[in-house]
Amino acid sequence: MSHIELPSYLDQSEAVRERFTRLKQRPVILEVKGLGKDFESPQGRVTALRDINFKTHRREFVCVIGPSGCGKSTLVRILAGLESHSSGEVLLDGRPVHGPGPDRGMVFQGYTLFPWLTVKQNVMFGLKMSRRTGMEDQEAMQWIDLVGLARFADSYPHQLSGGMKQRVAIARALANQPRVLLMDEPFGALDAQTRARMQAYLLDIWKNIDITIVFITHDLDEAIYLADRILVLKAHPGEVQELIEVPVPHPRNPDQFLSPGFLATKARLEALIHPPQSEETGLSEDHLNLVRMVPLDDEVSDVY
Ligand SMILES: Nc1ncnc2c1ncn2[C@@H]1O[C@H](COP(=O)(O)OP(=O)(O)OP(=O)(O)O)[C@@H](O)[C@H]1O
Repeated sequence: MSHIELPSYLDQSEAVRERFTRLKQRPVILEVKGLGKDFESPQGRVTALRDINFKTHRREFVCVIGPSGCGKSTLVRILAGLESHSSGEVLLDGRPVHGPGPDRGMVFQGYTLFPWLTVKQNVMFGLKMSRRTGMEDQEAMQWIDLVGLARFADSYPHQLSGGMKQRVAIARALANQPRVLLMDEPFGALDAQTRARMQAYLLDIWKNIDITIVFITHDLDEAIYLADRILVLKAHPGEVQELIEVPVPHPRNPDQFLSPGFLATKARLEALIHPPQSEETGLSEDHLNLVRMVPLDDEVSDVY
């Protein structure tokens, strides 16, 4: 079988290298220093996160990826101020984070719109919460327009598709004009086509406003397509494995999914997240220990 020779994921074109140089000269918006989180559970102490360190620069797009249970959701909840941490600190614009605040917008996987409010009212609700009173309809409409839903401003959530609901959730989060947008698998519940469209929308939105994004995902392609850098975590305990600079140039487009830089990055993520089978057992850690639940003489046994 012939193999395609891929470049190293560390190889960067001149343009990509220059982009990273400029990006790292921008101010640091969010800094995570020595962050740790332990949970006490009936089974004992669980170290969900250990010594996590990273910085995001202004208008940077960082994706966080890792196997199930590596602490992605715990990390984003701590960044949002919804969960306390056990050690280390989170600094936003150099100030410690000690709870939720309008400087951080959140978009979750589940649809979190108020079903009894229209699209416009949902967007305005966020603004009222952040005490930006006196907000005009017009301002809400600008955010709704940004996510391409002007025609649906007076619709209720049940009248919208899944993708449209997530666009409203993004508009609502952005209307507060946060410094950072925290997104926890926001497109995880969408079908593949809608998900691809939402990724393109998000990149368009990000290009047009001054926002730094931390985006949690399980999906390797999604992470490479969206991110400037990808923070790769490992599980038990959740620790940083690597912070990868994505060598795929901007502007991003779906044709790049098969480019050598994209495939090389994907191969690296695969190796980090789904390591080869263990040498001792020949089985990967998540091998299922299947127990036979049907009698041996079951009439369909012979077809397997
Ligand atoms: N409230 C809690 N009490 C006890 N343990 C918890 C709690 N929340 C999370 N954990 C544990 O912390 C670890 C990290 O969980 P977390 O949900 O952050 O991981 P994740 O990477 O988001 O997982 P997934 O990708 O499956 O959603 C897991 O081992 C989990 O069991």
